[in-house]
Amino acid sequence: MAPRQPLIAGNWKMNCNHLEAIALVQKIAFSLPEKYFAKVEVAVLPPFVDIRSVQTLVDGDKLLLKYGAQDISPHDKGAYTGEVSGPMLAKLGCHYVVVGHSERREYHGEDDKLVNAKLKAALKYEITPIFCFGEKLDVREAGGHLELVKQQLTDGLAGFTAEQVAKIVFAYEPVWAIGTGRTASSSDAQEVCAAVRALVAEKYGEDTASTVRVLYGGSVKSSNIGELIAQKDIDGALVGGASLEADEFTKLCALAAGGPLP
Ligand SMILES: O=C[C@H](O)COP(=O)(O)O
Repeated sequence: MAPRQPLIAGNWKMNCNHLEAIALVQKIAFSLPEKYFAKVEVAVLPPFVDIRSVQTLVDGDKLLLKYGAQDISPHDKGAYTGEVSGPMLAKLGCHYVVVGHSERREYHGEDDKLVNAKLKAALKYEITPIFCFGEKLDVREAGGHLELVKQQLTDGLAGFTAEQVAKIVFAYEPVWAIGTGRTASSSDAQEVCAAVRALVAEKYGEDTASTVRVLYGGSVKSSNIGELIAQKDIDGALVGGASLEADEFTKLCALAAGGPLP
């Protein structure tokens, strides 16, 4: 079984217009030497309106950086005002799409059923979903985090085959650690990421479980990536705030690749 290549994905959220996106991608791509891209996969996930500009830059300069979107419609086309479909994202060369981010769940009422439909839409168009899940603070404090994560996974993956699950990137993001500066300890993050892999093994087999990448997200920075990625079941990070500063993000990627810093 080939070792799992770490993935560092920068979720820009609602930041950067298309001109700022070009500048940020250029800074990241040119400050991270090529050799690092062999050790760590690096992706950026800009707002929809930036994707065409990022695609042009990546294709034109043959950058090794991948890119994707932050959301996908469960529908292929039609009267769904404001939505962006899988075929549209595939046409833009999106490699990844975030599905089920806690901000979508919280501010847009997305539930596990919709998350399930969005995961299916992504796979249908060969876009790798980064499937996010995680507990809020009250659940963590009551000790119910593992149970909740298992439920989110079970419902999100309803009806999937092992072959489909093998194509998904999992991202454990405890809501209380997102944008708060309060990172889960590496052992807490490892506990949940190991439980994710165990659940995948139980339902979809050991081969699938040893193939899938499980990321951690929530206040990841260059100062804590080393400890997180050293954990057995953590295969990278979904990075919010720290992905908006080229120097910090580059440093974080280099550390995930095992260094040294460029
Ligand atoms: O998608 C990324 C996560 O929500 C983490 O965001 P953060 O690194 O700003 O805490």
